[in-house]
Formats: sequence, C-alpha cells, structure tokens
Amino acid sequence: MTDRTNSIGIIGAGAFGTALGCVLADRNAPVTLYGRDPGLMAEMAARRTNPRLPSVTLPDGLVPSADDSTIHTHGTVLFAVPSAAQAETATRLAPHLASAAAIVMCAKGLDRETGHTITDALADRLPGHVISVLSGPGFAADIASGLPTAMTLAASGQTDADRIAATLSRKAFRLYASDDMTGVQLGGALKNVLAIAAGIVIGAGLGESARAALIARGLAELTRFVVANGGRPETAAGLSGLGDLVLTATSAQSRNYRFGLAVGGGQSPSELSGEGQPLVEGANAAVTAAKAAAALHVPMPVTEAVAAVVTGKEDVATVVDRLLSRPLRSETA
Ligand SMILES: NC(=O)C1=CN([C@@H]2O[C@H](COP(=O)(O)OP(=O)(O)OC[C@H]3O[C@@H](n4cnc5c(N)ncnc54)[C@H](OP(=O)(O)O)[C@@H]3O)[C@@H](O)[C@H]2O)C=CC1
Ligand SMILES: O=C(CO)COP(=O)(O)O
Repeated sequence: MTDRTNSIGIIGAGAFGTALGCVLADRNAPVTLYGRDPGLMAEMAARRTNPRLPSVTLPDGLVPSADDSTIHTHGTVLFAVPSAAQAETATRLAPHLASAAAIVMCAKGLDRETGHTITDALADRLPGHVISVLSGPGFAADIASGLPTAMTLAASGQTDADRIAATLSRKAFRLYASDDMTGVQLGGALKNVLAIAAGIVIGAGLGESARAALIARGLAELTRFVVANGGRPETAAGLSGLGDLVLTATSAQSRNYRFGLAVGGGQSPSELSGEGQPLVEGANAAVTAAKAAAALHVPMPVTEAVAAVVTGKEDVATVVDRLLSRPLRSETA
C-alpha cells in the first residue's frame, strides 16, 4: 500500500497527463491517472494504451481511473488539463482533495478571465494548498518514451519547490526548482504564441533566417513581459522560457508550431480551431497577453501580430509588412 504523502494522482488523461504518468509510475509506487470519460479510462486500463499518445505502452504501475472519490488518497496531485479547464477543475475537485495535498499545475497558458497566471486562479479556489507549476521543454512522446528531458518546477517558496521537484524527478526526467512562479508561467504561455509565429514564418516561406530573428526578438518581448509582471529575466532565459521556445519554434511535434505552419500556408485560423482539432494554447494566450501588454504599456509586436491573425482581424501579409516597417532601434532597448 502506498503512503498517502508519497502517492501521486494526475488529473487529465490527455497526452501530457499520460506521459507524466508513464515517467512517474512504478510497480511499487503506482500513479493514478484520472480522466473524465469512464469508457475511455476502462479501455486504457484494458488495452494499456491511450489514443492521444499512441506510440506508448502504459507501464504496469499506471492506473487509469474515472473515479474522483479516490483523489483524497494522493499527497501530490498534478493538474494536466488544458489552461482553459484548470480553474473549473480546481472548483470541481476541491472537496475531494486531501487537505495537505500539494497541487502541481501543468498547463501552459494564462487565465483568460483575469489575464493573470493560472496558479493565481487555483490559489483562489484551493486555499491552504501549496500550489506549484511544472513547465519547460518536453514533448509528451519524448517524456513517455524515457528520453532525457529537463523542466522547471516552481513554487512561491524555494523549500516547497525543492521538495516537489525532488518528489517528481526521475533519472531521465530532471526538474530544476525555482521560486519564480510568474516568470515560469508567463514564459510557458508566451512560447506557445511565439511557436505559432515561427510556424507562420516558415509556412509563409519567409525562411529560416527570419525564424531565427523571430525567436531572438520574440525572446526579447517575452522577457519584457515577464519583468513587467514581476518575474525575473533569468527565468525567461531558462528552461521554461528560452528552452521551451527553442523546442516548440523549431519542431513539427509542436501543435502550436504546426498551427502556425498551416496559417502561414494560407489556411484560415478559424478552420483550424474548435472541436476535434489539436489543442493550440497559443491562440488564446496571444489575445490575453496582447491585452495585458497594452494595459502595462509593454511593446509586444509579435504577440500583437499573432493575436490579430488568429482572431481574423488581419492577414499574414499585413502583419508581416507592419513588422518589417517598424523603426530600427537599439537591440537592447
Ligand atoms: N503534449 C505535450 O507535449 C505537452 C503539453 N503540455 C501542456 O499540458 C496541457 C494539456 O495538454 P495535452 O495533454 O497535450 O492536451 P490533450 O489535448 O492531449 O489532452 C487534454 C486532456 O484534458 C482533458 N480535458 C479537457 N477539458 C477538460 C475539462 N474541462 N475537464 C476535465 N478534463 C478536460 C481532455 O479530456 P477529453 O479527452 O475528454 O477531451 C484530455 O484528456 C496543456 O496546457 C499543454 O500546454 C505541457 C508540456 C508538454
Ligand atoms: O509545450 C510543449 C513542449 O514543451 C508542447 O507544445 P505544443 O502544445 O505546441 O504541442
């Protein structure tokens, strides 16, 4: 029987929740993976596979479940549902959580209602719980296959961050601890926006030199946004900012990048969104971040351009022309 303080539960049986379950589960320390569809969870338990991560066989220690009533048995609970579902998930699960359970928020986005970090929205709904965030470069398929990955685990206190990072780290899944919750989350949200932009650049045939420029200037605006919101520039330069930006702005494994490729190639953003389409968190994040940046007077030309394109207000040619017409300035200004 697993000790409750060491027991891990994962909410959300999508690609990332399943990958985390694969890397964390052990025959002697099982991990429960909670999904909302009882039929799918029963099928996963029987077939030992998840259609959202088809390349992977689920390890013996991973237990698919649709029964929220056992959530109180876990000392650490990972919320691996998309950004837009995090707040409602917290509200729904609050009565089921053990009072001392540590929460790990695993999505990359912003709270759409408030424009703040998602952990702020969780803290309002889960008083008394330590709330942390897991973010950084790591594709679900790579993590689940046991390939080496490194991500950041942030909590508001370094001691909590160190403890939770130690609980969740494995030999090939290395978590670096941080106390910069804001920097880590804004980096994760904005790298998705920039991955869309990088995909558009390549899809529109603008070339790899233009993409390199986009990545560097995108990192500059990501850093400005992090700092304006109270995060640290070195967090933006770390795994959750630069690290994840490099990964998702250069790999067709990224859904945000693939979305950008299709839009750059002429497809309409509205056709690529909604029911049945892959999750693209950067589209909403672009709109939310552009609004927040305007309120803070932080210049974010790439984010504004992505927001204009994904909402159908402007086409790719128009925003590219505008970006190329910006006055020249000092690189570090
Ligand atoms: N995939 C990856 O490589 C990585 C993903 N992430 C982050 O993880 C988060 C989840 O992404 P990922 O797992 O890939 O996405 P998927 O689309 O693969 O899965 C999303 C999961 O969340 C469930 N879900 C959606 N809405 C709700 C809701 N309202 N209540 C309960 N469950 C819900 C879905 O259930 P259903 O099937 O019933 O719709 C599905 O199981 C994102 O924020 C992403 O940025 C982070 C790092 C890597
Ligand atoms: O965040 C990711 C890897 O670190 C996954 O990116 P996508 O959501 O764009 O697929």
